[in-house]
Amino acid sequence: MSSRSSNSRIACVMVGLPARGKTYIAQKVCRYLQWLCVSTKVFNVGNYRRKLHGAHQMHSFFDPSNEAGEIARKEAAAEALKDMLRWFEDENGTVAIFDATNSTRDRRSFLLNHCKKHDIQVIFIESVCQDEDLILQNIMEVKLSSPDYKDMDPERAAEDFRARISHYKEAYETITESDYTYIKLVNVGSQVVINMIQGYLQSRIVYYLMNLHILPRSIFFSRHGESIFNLMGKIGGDSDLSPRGRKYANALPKLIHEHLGDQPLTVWTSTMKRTIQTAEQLPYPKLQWKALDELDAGVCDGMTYEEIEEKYPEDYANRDDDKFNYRYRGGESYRDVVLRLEPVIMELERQQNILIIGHQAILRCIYAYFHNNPHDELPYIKIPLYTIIKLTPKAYGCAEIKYKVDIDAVDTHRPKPQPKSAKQVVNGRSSITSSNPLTNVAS
Ligand SMILES: O=P(O)(O)OC[C@H]1O[C@@](CO)(OP(=O)(O)O)[C@@H](O)[C@@H]1O
Repeated sequence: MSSRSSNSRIACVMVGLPARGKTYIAQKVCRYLQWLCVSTKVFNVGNYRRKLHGAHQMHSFFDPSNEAGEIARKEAAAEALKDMLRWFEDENGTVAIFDATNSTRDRRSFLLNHCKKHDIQVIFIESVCQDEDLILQNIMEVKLSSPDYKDMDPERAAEDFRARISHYKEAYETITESDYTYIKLVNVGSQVVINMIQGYLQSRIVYYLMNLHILPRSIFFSRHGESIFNLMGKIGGDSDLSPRGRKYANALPKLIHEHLGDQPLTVWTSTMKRTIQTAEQLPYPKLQWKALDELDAGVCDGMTYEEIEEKYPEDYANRDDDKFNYRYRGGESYRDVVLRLEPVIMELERQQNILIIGHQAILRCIYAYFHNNPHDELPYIKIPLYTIIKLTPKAYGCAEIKYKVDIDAVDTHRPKPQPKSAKQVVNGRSSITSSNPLTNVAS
């Protein structure tokens, strides 16, 4: 048994009949925790079953009276468990999500005992859904495109999948094990039962799950209009909009209405003048969030990138080396910003249509949460001025549409510098292409 504190490792074991949104929940929790820099991985037993026993298993394979099927399914679960335990040990994992039906007491106790031996806490996450329309929608949207039913007539596939659910129902035992840690979500969170939750990370996971909903909605992002500081190539500060920035603020209400119609919307801004002025004319309820203020550049606030390079060359190079983790002297890193945005994400999950008028670094962090961008790419995501990004959460991932407004603006995106070997050699001397955003004017 490992000597480390058991507080630090958690296995979230999904529970529920097929088509109850378990994989959706597993993926969301994984994305949320990874975004928060918690090392997290999903182990999907279905994938192990397909690898070990082939993809096209018909419903009889899942019949609890089919002994061979039962053994094969347990084998797949054991294989996934083995990999999960290995991942905790070898890759120093923190949260694993074990995605399978785990619908019998027997299977749950098997998993719990193995995890206990390895000093891993277990939290069972059960999804119960009695809404037949929702189940049908899940079957049609997700299950029929699974590799299990590839190239099969959709009607036959749906019929087979319903027969599979019936088999699971025969053996299904909802969680009532009073000494287990669990959360039971009934009809996508309309009722939540929690039992024996302990520790900070478990509470975060539970709170996150309690806030999820699947009502249709969109999240709109826009950077503020061009600011005076943007125009001067200076970072940070709290300057007003430039005349072109004001033009964008004037154009915004019509543009939003064109793409949203008469649906309700709430507008969130930071507490900085450039976002408040951009939202000024929008006829919707507004909320200012301190947490949405731009990344704090500390002693570099109000400087151009060239001035920073000259005054703090070491810092400048360190930021280029690892932009996600680099913290400005007296200021913040992207990692710090992600952590301060956590309540914003939690609230976004609870809400319906929201428009965020934000800053470059802030919108990169929020965008990366929805699109699961890795941390080293996050600080380089392109969030241009005068572009509305509309994200619509789907069963898996997010659909995205961009609306560009045709107003001139400076381009404040500073691309990832090329590695030293890519330096150009001019007349025997080395030179690097200018990274001054002002030399890069977008039309
Ligand atoms: O992390 P980098 O790429 O420097 O981008 C963040 C910078 O973006 C800027 C513009 O250059 O944001 P903002 O649009 O709010 O003015 C700076 O104020 C901020 O420091």
